[in-house]
Amino acid sequence: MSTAPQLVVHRDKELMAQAAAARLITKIVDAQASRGSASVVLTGGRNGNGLLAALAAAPARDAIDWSRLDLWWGDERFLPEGDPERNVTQAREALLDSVPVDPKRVHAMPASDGPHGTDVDAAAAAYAEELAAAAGPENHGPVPTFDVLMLGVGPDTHVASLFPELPAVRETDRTVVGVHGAPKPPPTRVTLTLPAIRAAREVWLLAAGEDKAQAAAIALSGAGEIQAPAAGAYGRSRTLWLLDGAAASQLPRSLYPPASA
Ligand SMILES: O=C1O[C@H](COP(=O)(O)O)[C@@H](O)[C@H](O)[C@H]1O
Repeated sequence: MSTAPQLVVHRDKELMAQAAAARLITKIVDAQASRGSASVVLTGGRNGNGLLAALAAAPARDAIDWSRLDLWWGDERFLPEGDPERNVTQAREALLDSVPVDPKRVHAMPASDGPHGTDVDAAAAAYAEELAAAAGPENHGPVPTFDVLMLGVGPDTHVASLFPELPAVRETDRTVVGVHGAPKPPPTRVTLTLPAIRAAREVWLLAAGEDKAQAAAIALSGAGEIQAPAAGAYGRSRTLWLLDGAAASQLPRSLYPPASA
């Protein structure tokens, strides 16, 4: 069942990143207190990396028990290990190299020079197996119930590497698929599918900047998920859109009424 999107609009992208980082710290600490460990799905892109950098700079990051945190990725650019364009490389630079994560719990998606070579479909299948192995009986499916799954919203409404109208966004069975011919470079990618995304307790969509305004307005105005993948991303208990004022500037008034004078 889909959860209706809730919106939080911050003044600008810096404040949005700081507030989202504070929110994420609280979620992780709460999950660790109630379930022993936490699992978070990271996103690539400018807004996702901005959040990770804000988290790295937040003194409260030390409230997290980094050894009891599983990190997964929503998508990856299928490039060689260490390539600066890989989402995991950027996450390491923004945060992971400066906190004591357990390397065994950092579940990066395969690289194009990894065990599956350049076979992106085999790489996707391997990541699906890794997710399935981490899912317990309480998860009722082939992926863990992630505590928080974050998605940067692209200017074309893509989330993860689910681009409008491409086969990956139509996938209803597999949890991870290879993407061929993505309109944003690089063309070859690995992505979670909508069914995997919807296994998360909370899905957070991040959109900051003027170039995200139209995408946010389309996705939040009843568009279909094939044409606007962000519209199909929701969590089991909560779907949260975290925006800045620029990204919220084209939202219908019914969703984001202008402040009264
Ligand atoms: O390529 C990607 O882009 C999106 C959005 O990136 P942004 O820079 O426009 O914020 C991101 O969500 C995705 O993870 C990434 O691979």
